[in-house]
Amino acid sequence: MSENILEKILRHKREEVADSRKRLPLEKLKEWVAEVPFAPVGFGPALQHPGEVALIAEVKRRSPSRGIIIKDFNLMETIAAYREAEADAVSVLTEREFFGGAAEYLAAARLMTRQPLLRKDFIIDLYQIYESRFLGADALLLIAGALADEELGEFIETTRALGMEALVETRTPDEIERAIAAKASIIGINNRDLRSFQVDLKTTRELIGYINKPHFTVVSESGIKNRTDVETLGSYGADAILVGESLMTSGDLQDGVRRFKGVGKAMKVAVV
Ligand SMILES: O=C(O)c1ccccc1NCC(=O)[C@H](O)[C@H](O)COP(=O)(O)O
Repeated sequence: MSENILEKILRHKREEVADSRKRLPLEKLKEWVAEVPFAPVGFGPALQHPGEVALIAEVKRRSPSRGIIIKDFNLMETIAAYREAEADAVSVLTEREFFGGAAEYLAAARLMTRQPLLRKDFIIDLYQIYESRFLGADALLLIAGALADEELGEFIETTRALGMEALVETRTPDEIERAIAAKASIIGINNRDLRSFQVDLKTTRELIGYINKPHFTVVSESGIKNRTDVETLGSYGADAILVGESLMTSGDLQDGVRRFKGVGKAMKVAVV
């Protein structure tokens, strides 16, 4: 059977991390991390507005599903716009090969804003968690489907030990169960099927019932196009949304952010 896109990305990532470990061994990286002079800012609290859906605005140049998203990409303008329009948090894609991102984008964003920063990459090794802290991340993405149970638990623990928070991305009830067992507190529901690239916001509606809402923060991810979508997701009880492509192609980033903000959310309780 041929490799799906996630498997392809993960294979590439393993090679990349092996390379990084050779260039800068983990022990050395840990020494550098110990010298970082600032503490992470709260990503989780930024996503919890009473009665309102919070926005994580993503810096995204390219993607496997869309190819090039924005031709005249300007990192500084993008970060400045997300800052001025007061996105609740900013997600920076650092994956280079498939998304056209860069670790340097995150480091630059750290210099430009005090908003909570999410490192969006494919984390498969503890090394990348230390690297994320060194680059200035406040939070990082962990994809439940890409990690074994022990890894998920260990990675969440290490992320917290370094003062950051983990957004644990899920696609199925089983992955939600695994995320909860691994002590995740922020759970992402990805509306995009990474095999077919089909997007369906009903994924959030279906899966949110498996999460005992008052105890977790739920982020609906991918395929969110407009304010009506945010209203729909808010009515399902999502605490926050993660938006990349629709913002990057909006033509006016600040206006784009404002259009996704200020939408009410339902206070959902557990169904399962
Ligand atoms: O976006 C993709 O094509 C993609 C393909 C394979 C793995 C991950 C992918 N996206 C990562 C993301 O999680 C999205 O960038 C994020 O949820 C924002 O999605 P969107 O608003 O649809 O750009």
